[in-house]
Amino acid sequence: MTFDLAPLSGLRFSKGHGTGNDFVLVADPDGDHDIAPAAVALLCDRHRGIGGDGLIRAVRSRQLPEGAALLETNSEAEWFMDYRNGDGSLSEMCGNGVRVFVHFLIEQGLVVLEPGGELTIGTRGGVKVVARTADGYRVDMGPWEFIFPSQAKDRGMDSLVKAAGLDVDRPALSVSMGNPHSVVALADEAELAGTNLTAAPVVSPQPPHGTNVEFAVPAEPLVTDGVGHISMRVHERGVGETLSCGTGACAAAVATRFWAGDDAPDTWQVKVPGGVVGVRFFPGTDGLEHVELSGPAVIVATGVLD
Ligand SMILES: N[C@@H](CCC[C@H](N)C(=O)O)C(=O)O
Repeated sequence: MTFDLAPLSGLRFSKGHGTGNDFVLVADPDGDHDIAPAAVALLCDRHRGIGGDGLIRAVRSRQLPEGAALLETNSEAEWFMDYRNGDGSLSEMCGNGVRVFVHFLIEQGLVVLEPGGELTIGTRGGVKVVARTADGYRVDMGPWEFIFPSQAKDRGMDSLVKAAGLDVDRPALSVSMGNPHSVVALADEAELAGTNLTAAPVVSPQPPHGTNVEFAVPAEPLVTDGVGHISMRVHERGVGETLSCGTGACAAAVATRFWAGDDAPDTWQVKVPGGVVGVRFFPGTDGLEHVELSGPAVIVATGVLD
């Protein structure tokens, strides 16, 4: 890839991750650096760049049209998470990224947030409230939705997924967490380990804007002490296989709970290759069922672009 990063020379960056889902982060409070998709791809390149599953730019909401629109209904969303996938494409939301984003704002001294405190931020998936906990962050990810509502209601499945390493095409359920997901249930850990995610699984029909694909194995027993357990691997739209996906974990919990029926719990733990994240369902003040995501956020390095 040939792309001139000279215009970004001198820009400070941090490198962070949430359960191994890693990001390049830059603070651009006044919106001076609208980083082009090719530059994002180069910065996220693990061999020629800094390396990351995505890039997150911290910009004041009022500096972006999407952010300014959010401020009209929620004046508290001072900061906007401008998230890009590693290939430079936009996504509406990133669940691990949102925790790392808030941690980055704190470490940069751009906000003050003590454990127990909450911060409202803007994203392309709407306004999100992030709470700092003793060991990480808890995010109200908003309501979940079926992407193909009528089909999901009838059969609990709405598409077929073909992936290398799986003998036959598998049924999937498509769930929106602001961004699209197709969740496939596998029988056991051996099947999960044998699934080859070096190439993008083929989903048919595919949600209109592409999809992230989660392969989920419900634990045996599914529920222990009132908490549901799932193991999951993910192939992310615009990235490839990642060690974790926060919105994907939420979607996997939505689908598994739907398949499990009325007695399924509201609290879930989702094990991903990079760690464990928590998912909880609760009634939102808007009358819709919301999903809460919890997990760690780590900044590992800071530097300056040459
Ligand atoms: N890893 C993220 C999701 C990032 C966006 C995704 N690749 C998409 O295109 O929707 C997460 O933690 O949610």
